[in-house]
Amino acid sequence: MKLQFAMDTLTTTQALEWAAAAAPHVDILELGTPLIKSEGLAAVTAVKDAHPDKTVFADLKTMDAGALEAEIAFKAGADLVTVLGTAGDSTIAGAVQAAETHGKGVVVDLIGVADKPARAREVVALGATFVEMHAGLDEQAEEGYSLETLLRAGAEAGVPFSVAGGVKESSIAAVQESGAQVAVAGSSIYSADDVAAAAAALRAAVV
Ligand SMILES: O=C(CO)[C@H](O)[C@H](O)COP(=O)(O)O
Repeated sequence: MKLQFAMDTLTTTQALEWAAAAAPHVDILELGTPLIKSEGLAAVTAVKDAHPDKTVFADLKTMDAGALEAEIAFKAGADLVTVLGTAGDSTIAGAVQAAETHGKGVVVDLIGVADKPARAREVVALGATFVEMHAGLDEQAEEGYSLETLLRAGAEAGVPFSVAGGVKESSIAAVQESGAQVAVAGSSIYSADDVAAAAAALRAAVV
């Protein structure tokens, strides 16, 4: 299982610092949506230039203009971009078309989708590389939130998936057992006193 580090910060400087610390232990470096909104796609270029050997994931959360938004992110250095599963099929297909042109990939984020397994199968049929079983930061803060629901949805979907929603050292083994291809961890790494050690601990918890 691959490990993805979601860098939810507002500055490229902070992202580059975190990326340098975590890179030896992770496979995918994600630029969180707030970072891209704050700094623009120049942040994607900066991270890719610093880590050309890593998969760089631009969490665009595109809802419209799929081809255009994917295109500009790929040109900036992204290897994977996200489109929302709640977007129309033509938006997802447009992003997939841009990915094929550039030899890159599209991840469909199922945040806010009620029937995640069904939508997962639809978007993979449209050409998504994998789907993200995702509970966002707001949903995680709601009473009764449980990662288990995401893991069940992933296992039920029967297509390649990642899991994001407060993944941490105590839960990452369950993510792997669910059959996920990628575990996404943000705050459990960047909120740690020692970012490198937190990333290494997550890596050590999975194979
Ligand atoms: O995309 C996101 C929020 O929309 C986060 O990057 C994702 O949820 C991972 O972060 P965390 O591990 O802190 O939940």
